[in-house]
Amino acid sequence: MFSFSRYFLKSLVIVVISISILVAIEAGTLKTMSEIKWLDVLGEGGIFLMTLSWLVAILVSRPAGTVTNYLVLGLLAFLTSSLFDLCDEFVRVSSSNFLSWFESLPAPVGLLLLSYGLYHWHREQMSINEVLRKREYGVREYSAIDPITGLYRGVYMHDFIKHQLEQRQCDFCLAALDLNDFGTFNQHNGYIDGDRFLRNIAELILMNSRLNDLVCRYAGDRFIIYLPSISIEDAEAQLQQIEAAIANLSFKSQQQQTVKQQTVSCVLVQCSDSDTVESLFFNITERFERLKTASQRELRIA
Ligand SMILES: Nc1nc2c(ncn2[C@@H]2O[C@H](COP(=O)(O)OP(=O)(O)OP(=O)(O)O)[C@@H](O)[C@H]2O)c(=O)[nH]1
Repeated sequence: MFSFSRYFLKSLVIVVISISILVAIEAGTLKTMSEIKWLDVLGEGGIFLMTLSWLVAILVSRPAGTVTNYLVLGLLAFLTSSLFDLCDEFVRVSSSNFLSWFESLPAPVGLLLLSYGLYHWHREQMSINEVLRKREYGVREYSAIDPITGLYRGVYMHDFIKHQLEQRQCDFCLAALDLNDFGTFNQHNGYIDGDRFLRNIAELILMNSRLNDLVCRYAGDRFIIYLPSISIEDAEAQLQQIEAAIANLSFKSQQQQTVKQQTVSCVLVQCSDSDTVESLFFNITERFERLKTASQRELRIA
């Protein structure tokens, strides 16, 4: 269907109403006051005014397009019938007069157009809902991102793993990295450089991760990598590559001084059928605690 502009539709409404009134007056003779049935005027006038208010509401609130066209044309046709019906109360016309056609015919045609317009309005609303739903999903996803590193937040990783376990998908390892003495790093270099350093670490981890790995900043200076469909040996090899990349990072402070190399503690956990998300993260935390007192390499792997 043609997409009429809203200006065209507004003009059409004014023209149709004006012509209808003129035609109704010209085609008959005015009734005397005693002949007018005011109760009918009230009822038919009410229908006319309500239809007109719907028409105005559509014209004011809806953008131009197919749905608006059908709604406006449908309401306008119905309005024409109700207008002639109303004029009937003030103008005497013979029953054979062509005006009686104008009173009866446009209403059903208008209701048909209106129904078709409402059907398309429903479809349009479904598409809008779909777009909004996707956008809302995007916003929600955005809230799952840590603004400093651009990685997922820990809570997202937590929910993600929980979902995986609910689906009985436990073929994965979790690799966790915790920067050593990052508090001292902050004290020496300041928090701004601390943030930049965290960003560098995040980039290094991402560069050494596979496409389907999921990396998150779990807490202040702790990162966790979800490694799906991987053997513990391959996961260990990947973790060593990340560790080596961090050890070789030549970080420059804002004063362009190279900062002393930063070391990192690493822990690797393989998921088993009996694991829960809580047990996995508890395992990681406990292992880090033990690493603080014993730097045995075998503690890395569980
Ligand atoms: N720059 C910066 N520092 C942060 C941020 N979040 C946490 N930290 C710092 O990270 C440090 C984490 O402290 P700890 O968990 O004790 O870790 P640590 O100082 O590395 O000590 P160990 O883990 O025992 O080696 C604290 O000094 C926090 O202030 C952040 O967003 N930016």
